[in-house]
Amino acid sequence: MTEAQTRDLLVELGASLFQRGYCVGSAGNICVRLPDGYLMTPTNSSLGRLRADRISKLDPDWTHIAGDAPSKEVFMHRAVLTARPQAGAVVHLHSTCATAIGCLAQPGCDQPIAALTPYFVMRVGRRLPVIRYYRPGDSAMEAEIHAAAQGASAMILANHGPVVSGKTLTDTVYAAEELEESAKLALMLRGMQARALSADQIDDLLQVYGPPGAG
Ligand SMILES: O=C(CO)COP(=O)(O)O
Ligand SMILES: [Zn+2]
Repeated sequence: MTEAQTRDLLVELGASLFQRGYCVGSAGNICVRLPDGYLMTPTNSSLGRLRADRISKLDPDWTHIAGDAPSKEVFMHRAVLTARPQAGAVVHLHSTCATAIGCLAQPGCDQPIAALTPYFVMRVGRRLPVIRYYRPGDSAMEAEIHAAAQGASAMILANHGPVVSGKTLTDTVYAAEELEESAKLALMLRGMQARALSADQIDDLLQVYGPPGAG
């Protein structure tokens, strides 16, 4: 995919996420790694009203070279993409249900919701680490995010929201949506005798479809 196509896709998918309520205001951010290692990241703006020509561009050393100033959380994108060489994108949202799970679960746990559906396993995987609370933009979280990303394609920042990676931008958006819907399902079923997938069923899914983010 060319840089121009990536810019257009960022605008299209940002608008789609915003129009369906996965993000509000200027919350959330996205980062895409181009095949040449350069990065595109719309930031400090509503994902619903992105301008392709203003999207921040950074070189492979994460130096800003064009477009608007990058996110105050570009270190978060860097932490994930350096931990996951096969990943091509990071999507961070404040999607309500995933954030609610991040307000309920203990920081440090890595299975805050059960694997209730196949697509949760296929898009999110076995582990969903909950990272302790940091102030948005606090680069002190970088090391913890990097460590968590080495074993998981997605995580939830406590009291803040999910950070999701994937092989392509589209895969990553799909995974972020699946995480939000899985969190909604988990909240709906709290206190009920919901049946989670078995370890064998989870193993089967990962064997047949591969781990999330492997593309
Ligand atoms: O969600 C956000 C911070 O956590 C959005 O911040 P930016 O607009 O600076 O990327
Ligand atoms: Zn945020």
